[in-house]
Amino acid sequence: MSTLKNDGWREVQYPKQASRLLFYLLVCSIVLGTWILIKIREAIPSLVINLPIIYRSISFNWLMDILFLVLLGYFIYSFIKFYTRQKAKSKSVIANNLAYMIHSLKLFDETVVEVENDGENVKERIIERVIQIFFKEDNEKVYVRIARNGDRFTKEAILLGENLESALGLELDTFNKTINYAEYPFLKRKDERIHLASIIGNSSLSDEIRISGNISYELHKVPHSLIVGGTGSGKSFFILGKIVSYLSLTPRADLYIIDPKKADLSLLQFVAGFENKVATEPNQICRILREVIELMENRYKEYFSDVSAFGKTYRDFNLPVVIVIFDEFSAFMHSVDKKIAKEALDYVFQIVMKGRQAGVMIEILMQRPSADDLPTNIRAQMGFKAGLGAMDSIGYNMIFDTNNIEYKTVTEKGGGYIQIDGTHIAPVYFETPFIEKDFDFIAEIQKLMKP
Ligand SMILES: Nc1ncnc2c1ncn2[C@@H]1O[C@H](COP(=O)(O)OP(=O)(O)OP(=O)(O)O)[C@@H](O)[C@H]1O
Repeated sequence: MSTLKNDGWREVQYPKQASRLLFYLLVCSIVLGTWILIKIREAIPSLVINLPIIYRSISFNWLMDILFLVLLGYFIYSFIKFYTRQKAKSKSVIANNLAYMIHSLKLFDETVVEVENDGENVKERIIERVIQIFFKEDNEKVYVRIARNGDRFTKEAILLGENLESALGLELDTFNKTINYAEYPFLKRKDERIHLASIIGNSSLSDEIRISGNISYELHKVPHSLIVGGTGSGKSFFILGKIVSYLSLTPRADLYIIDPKKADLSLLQFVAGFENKVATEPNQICRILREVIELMENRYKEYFSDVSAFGKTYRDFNLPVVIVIFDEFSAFMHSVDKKIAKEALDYVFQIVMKGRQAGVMIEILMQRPSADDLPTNIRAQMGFKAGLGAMDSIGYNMIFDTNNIEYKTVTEKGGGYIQIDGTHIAPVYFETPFIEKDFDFIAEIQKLMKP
């Protein structure tokens, strides 16, 4: 844990050590100031002797004494005020709250020893060991790390999420543990669910896709997505919302829809602009994937085939992103014959491996995460992963490839966990953009598809 100290981490001091220097400074200033004031006061009687007779008649000495005492009082008051302000400034609120938590939860070991004081034996408590807590903050989060040194706090370190939340008054973003420490990042601003309606029409030249108040990502950095969720978890609402976001981009995204269960998404085939871009049958599905691969290869040939393209991406040529939305991926894999499944998987693999630079992306949706249906080499390329609805930890762990996280029970429609490469170090709870009951997806998509 010593390296933490070199990386902006501050250790919480318990018991708190008063700032002695500041205190000595206060005492010295008061003594010195009082001495100067007394000297001034002593010099005054000899001055007044020379004053006109009228002033001497109203007991000048008595007035000077009062003035002196007021001045002295004001002087001491100002110094104490200055001292308390400096003391408060030198302590962080976070450190104070964490020290208070250590105190109230008794996260320390103490022993009582007998010591001699003025010839008498008195009992004194000595703190032998204290839980080691470090913290640091940036604009968005406060990070708390609790050392796991093999002592009795090692177990406790991973159970403090709720206590930390209430001690800091902040919402826990995620939780992560390693052999050496437990890390708790807290959001300074509570994440808020956004309304889909609020992001429509906010088109800008960026390719940022907003998911919630605190979460967004840029498509060119995170091209491929995986969304997992059981029936009724909010998967369809999430993807329809994302489609609206993709179509609001400038240039507007070029979407291909694969819906083997012929559910809601397949209805997009009736929207102008989606003709031949929606597939429901296995042979159509392979045709669409083949077409997208061809489009990707053509982009490489046209834009990225000589050195002038070095370091460039599709954005430098103002090309629209091409996104394949593949719903019910595992159901498809199980329902078709092995040859077709292998062919489709091969196309998907090519897209995830080569698509980024050319702006060709894939979004895979499935009911249950399964290592067999979605091979690791494809899953590893999915920079955006979301698991919606109530799911057991085995399910979440399969999506996020980790088993160090404690997941809250998801009860909200459209709630779940998300992890975006470059944004999150571990999955965090989130809620998909809220969609009003009367929101008409088809009408909205028709509007966005108008040339
Ligand atoms: N983002 C959201 N905003 C508002 N309501 C939502 C949202 N997500 C889900 N819901 C509510 O939950 C219901 C189920 O969501 P949805 O149809 O998206 O689930 P699903 O996972 O696609 O299920 P299925 O696979 O059975 O279609 C919706 O009908 C809606 O009432």
